[in-house]
Amino acid sequence: MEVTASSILLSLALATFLTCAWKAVNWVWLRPKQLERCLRDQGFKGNPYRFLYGDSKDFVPAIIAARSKPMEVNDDDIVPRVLPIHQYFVNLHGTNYLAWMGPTPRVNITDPKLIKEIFSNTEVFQKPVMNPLRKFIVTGIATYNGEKWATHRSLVNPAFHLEKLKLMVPAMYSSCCEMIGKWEVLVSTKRSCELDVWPYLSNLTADVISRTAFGSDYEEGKQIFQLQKEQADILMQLLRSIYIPGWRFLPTKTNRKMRKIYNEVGALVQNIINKRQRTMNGEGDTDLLGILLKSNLKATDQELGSKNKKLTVEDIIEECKLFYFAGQETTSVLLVWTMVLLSKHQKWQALAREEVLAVFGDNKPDFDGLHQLKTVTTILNEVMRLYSPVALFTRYTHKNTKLGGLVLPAGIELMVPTIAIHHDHEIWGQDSKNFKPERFSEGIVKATKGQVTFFPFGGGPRTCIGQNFALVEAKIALAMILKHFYFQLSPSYVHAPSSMLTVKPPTWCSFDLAKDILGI
Ligand code: HEM
Repeated sequence: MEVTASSILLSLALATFLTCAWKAVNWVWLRPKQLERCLRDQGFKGNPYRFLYGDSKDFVPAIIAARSKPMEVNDDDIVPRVLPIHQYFVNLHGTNYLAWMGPTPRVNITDPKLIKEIFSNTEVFQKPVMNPLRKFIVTGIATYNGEKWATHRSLVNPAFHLEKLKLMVPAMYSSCCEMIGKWEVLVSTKRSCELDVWPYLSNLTADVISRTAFGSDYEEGKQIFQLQKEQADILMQLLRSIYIPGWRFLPTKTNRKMRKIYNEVGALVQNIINKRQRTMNGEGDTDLLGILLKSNLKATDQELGSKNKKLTVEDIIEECKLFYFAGQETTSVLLVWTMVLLSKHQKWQALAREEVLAVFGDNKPDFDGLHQLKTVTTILNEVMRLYSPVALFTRYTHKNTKLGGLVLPAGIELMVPTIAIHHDHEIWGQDSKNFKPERFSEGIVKATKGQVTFFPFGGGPRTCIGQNFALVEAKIALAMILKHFYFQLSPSYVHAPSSMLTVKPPTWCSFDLAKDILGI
């Protein structure tokens, strides 16, 4: 039989078509059904897998139903509102549930021993693959896995050491002074005023990252931040309006817009870096960018030792952009919820103020004094328990593995509902939903009996790199607010927490601020 070139081409085309068709069928049907059988056999309960969309069509009604229920101001039982999809599945199937994120199965993990294992084994339990639009906003260590993550993390870690943080305190203080100054002006005429504090706190934490990440170039840093916010809004709108199974089919117009902003951000950071490289004299840089540039670009091979690994300029750009993304909103929501809870619990507000005045008097807050703020620390821990800024985290099994007694195939998403565990009455007692900072009076280990039941900053090797940074910043800001003002929720405040990346306050988050207690 004669074999012609066209018959070879035809066979190749047919083979390619059949391979692609097989992969598609496997992705949207065969593999999910196989994973479903495996998970059901191990006790996970959930809806049967539905073609391509899985459970995703149930999400929007579940979110609308949860958020349409009004909340009492004093109600801190916020899990159904901030994790509406989680709550929906718990109500249907119990905590051992299995949900379908398109063709990917997601299982809920709440056992502290399993959570500990997930935290510690970063090689097997990896960060899930990002929505492709997200890579235009942020990459860096929060998104990498494996060897790349380990190398970058070890190179970025030193920038957050305590002795470096100590040098950032004046920048944090300056940003706080600016905000307090604006509040002073607003309060000065009547000695009290009604104020939506959220935009101010949001601006404060953006300002702190701009100053501490970019030092003298912080105005350019702020522009970067604005552009990143634009990108995050586009992404959020897209996620709200449509669900894209497997995120493979993206509107190209959105893609182009994201890429354009991405390039603008890159050019701005590159500009700052060029300026710095011209002026870098090896001394005196106290900002994150300066520290990273000096320790990576200027380090000699001898200084780097046997590992001989450096971050490139591109890497440094990505890490600086990440600091904004990971560190701004998380810290501002911590501050706003602290103000909400201290308004509802005036006794704790008074105790915290008393402590701040005893430690600092008329002086500026300083690094060593912050360590003496025991009551403030217990308050912040209790706020992060009840209003954990990051409500959940997810991981992905990138190969077949064991987790406790479970045998998990590759391709499963694990979800740990941080805030639900922080509210669990079996762990925290019948008063688990009450604000009781005294739970933490003898430290976190005592409060949790050494179990992994309180993890607002995550845990294990991937624990939040900015944890100390955030706590130093939050303590300075809170100390200054308490020193200058008395506050309570204004009558127009409507309690409506919601969650979109972080646990957010209502859009109108108004407080009555006063210069003295009689003014309230
Ligand atoms: C109250 C404030 C903050 C909270 C509650 C918080 C929470 C978290 C959590 C829960 C994680 C782990 C996520 C996971 O395991 O999937 C994380 C990671 C991270 N955070 Fe924070 N964060 C805060 C502030 C900051 C700040 C101020 C920065 C930087 C300036 C920062 C930078 C990062 C980075 C880079 C990671 C990724 C670490 C890695 O994967 O190796 N965070 N944060």
